Amino acid sequence: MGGNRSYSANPSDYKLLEEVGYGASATVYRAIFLPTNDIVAVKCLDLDRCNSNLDDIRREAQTMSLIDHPNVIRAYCSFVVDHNLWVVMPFMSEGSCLHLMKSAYPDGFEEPAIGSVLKETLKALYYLHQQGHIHRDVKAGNILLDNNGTVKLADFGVSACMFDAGDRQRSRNTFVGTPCWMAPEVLQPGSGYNSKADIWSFGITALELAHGHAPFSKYPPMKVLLMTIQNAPPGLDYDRDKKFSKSFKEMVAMCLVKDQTKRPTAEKLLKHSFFKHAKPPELSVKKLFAGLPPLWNRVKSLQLKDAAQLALKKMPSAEQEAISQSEYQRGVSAWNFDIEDLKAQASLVRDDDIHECKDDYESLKSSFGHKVAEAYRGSGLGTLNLIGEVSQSEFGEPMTIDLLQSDCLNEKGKNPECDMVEAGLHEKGLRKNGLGIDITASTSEKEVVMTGAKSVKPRQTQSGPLTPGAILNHSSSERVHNSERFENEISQVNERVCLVRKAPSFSGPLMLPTRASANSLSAPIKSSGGFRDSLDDKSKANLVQIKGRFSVTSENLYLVKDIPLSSVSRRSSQTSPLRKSASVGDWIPEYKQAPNNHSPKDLTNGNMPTSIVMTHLQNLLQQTSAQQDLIVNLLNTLQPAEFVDAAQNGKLPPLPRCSESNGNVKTAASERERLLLGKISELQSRMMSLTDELTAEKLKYDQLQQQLRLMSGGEEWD
Ligand SMILES: Nc1ncnc2c1ncn2[C@@H]1O[C@H](COP(=O)(O)OP(=O)(O)OP(=O)(O)O)[C@@H](O)[C@H]1O
Repeated sequence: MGGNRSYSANPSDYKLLEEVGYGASATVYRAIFLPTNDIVAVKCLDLDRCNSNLDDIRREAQTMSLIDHPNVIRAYCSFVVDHNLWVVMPFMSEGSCLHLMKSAYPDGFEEPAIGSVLKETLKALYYLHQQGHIHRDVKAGNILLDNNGTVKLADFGVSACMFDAGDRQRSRNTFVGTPCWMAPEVLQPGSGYNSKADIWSFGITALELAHGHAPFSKYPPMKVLLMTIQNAPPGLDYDRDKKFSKSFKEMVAMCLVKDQTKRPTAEKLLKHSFFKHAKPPELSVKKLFAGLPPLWNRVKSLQLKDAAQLALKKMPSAEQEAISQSEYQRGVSAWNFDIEDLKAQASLVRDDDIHECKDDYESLKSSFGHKVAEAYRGSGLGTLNLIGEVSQSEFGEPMTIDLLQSDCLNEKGKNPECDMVEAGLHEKGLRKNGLGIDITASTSEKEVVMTGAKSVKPRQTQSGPLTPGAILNHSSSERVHNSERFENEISQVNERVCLVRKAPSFSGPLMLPTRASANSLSAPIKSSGGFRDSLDDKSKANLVQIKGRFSVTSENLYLVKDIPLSSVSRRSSQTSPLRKSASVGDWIPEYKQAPNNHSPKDLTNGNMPTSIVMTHLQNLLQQTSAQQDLIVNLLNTLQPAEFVDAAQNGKLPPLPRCSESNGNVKTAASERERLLLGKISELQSRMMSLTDELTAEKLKYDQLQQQLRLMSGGEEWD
């Protein structure tokens, strides 16, 4: 069934080398075709994990082998080996764009590279649409690059066949989908869709490449679905995305029009000025890989990270949840629709999302019917436990969503835990309804609910070393200048925060690892800036300062009174304002209170005696150096793997945080960040090869020992 005679269908002709990627149902290897020594990629598709009929798969692989376009990955040939379908393809030595962003560009690419990548992808779409195909899975994870800057769209044929069988990416009650990229008409049953759905996904992919993650990616899948249908289309923001050209913004806006009939065809889009001025990929794309280690080493690093994340699953649930919350807020661009994941995600939606969700029941009811809406209500927090699948019988047919089941029935008497939470919410005068309340929350969150979080907004309130900025900037009216009370309250807040999240309280640019999951390679990590993105307007209005993962809003600002940090010492007591962090270990600052009876207003209005101002300034200075010490100590306490992890998340500790208005410094910082990332990757790959060498040497040593033992007639050797 090979489309190219030069590659045989004999598995023994192929030597599989390193793993270079994996997706929902396949692992991809770099391989040698032994008869000619050609390097190829072999995608091993686990047939047990896809319920498609083998004939369908064969037929589709055949179609794939007929595809002939420089920007579409074709299959040279495919054949069955045990329970796997092997698809032999050209090897794309730099992997997918998503991969690349994850390794080295967490905040996305620069416009020239984006223009080139998108133009090549659009040529591929134009070709496929002309041939009567819809790709249906256009995303950065499916755009492959090689070291010449060649761009190819992948994951066409075989995935399409799975689509046809209605079983795309599904195994048992788990399937993986990418709702962030799906066009509104694809998500709405009955509306039908055509190749314009690819244009929508193409627009989303443009945003993904620009920001390092797809829009709405921080939300649970069902929420994404609703937001795609209900909200205004996402786009490049004229303020936030100042660095991008008008023509790029315009092009994205053209793709992301909800009415599919108003979207341009691929052919028309190619004529847009943005693409007319796009640079040849061998100029702009090739630059992206300069200084990076080989693909397989990058993949290995990401896998190490995944393994570490898997280990997290063994952590006590509250800590684990805290960490997945961290990842959740940074955003992921692919969703694992695993039931357990969904539950976890449902339990992690911020309170503010609850506001947004309040009309979701009605919307769901009108869009999908009573059953879906009820399940949504029952699931809490706008996440449905999908046990059905997005199915589709053939190209162009509308997608249907078979639903659903709620694990935590939000009905009185059926689940005591839910009732308890509800009761607590009533008692505290908090909102209560099936949509809004975190009925699947972990114990820690319930505790918060039950203890009453007053003005503390758990998901927006962050801990971390206190910085004086907040002190000097906030309005003084709400504050009581009583240091005792402050200490008391801050420790209460910290207790609450600990109850809510128990999150490691990194204050600097260190990032937490992402959750390990089968497709985490396809889940890019957003920069810490992503959390800022995730703050809604309401909270932004109150926002005074963002401290690490936590923000200080004017509502809780009185708690963060002007208590300077006077020293850093090893963590000593539970009563310290900042508690032990899960990952940070010992080096948590203990804030001591300096004598201070003056309000920040006094400090800033010039009425303050110089000596007092000096004391404050000295305190500030001490605090800054204490924070620097803390960062250095944190770095020293990090395990190499954690360090690599943090680095791969694109956040190197010594980098300064720059204000958004300071574009130049920011660019310089991210440039430096990228360089450092490259260095770290390089060091890491050297470490790996040294480890390999060491293992080989050890093996040799063992063999020599054995030989010596034999020669000396069984004497003992150590
Ligand atoms: N020809 C190739 N050359 C190099 N790397 C590749 C090649 N094909 C795929 N990869 C890598 O393997 C990863 C997984 O491949 P692919 O997307 O085909 O698997 P999948 O199971 O279909 O994934 P998905 O979850 O996106 O459906 C890709 O994201 C890419 O990084």
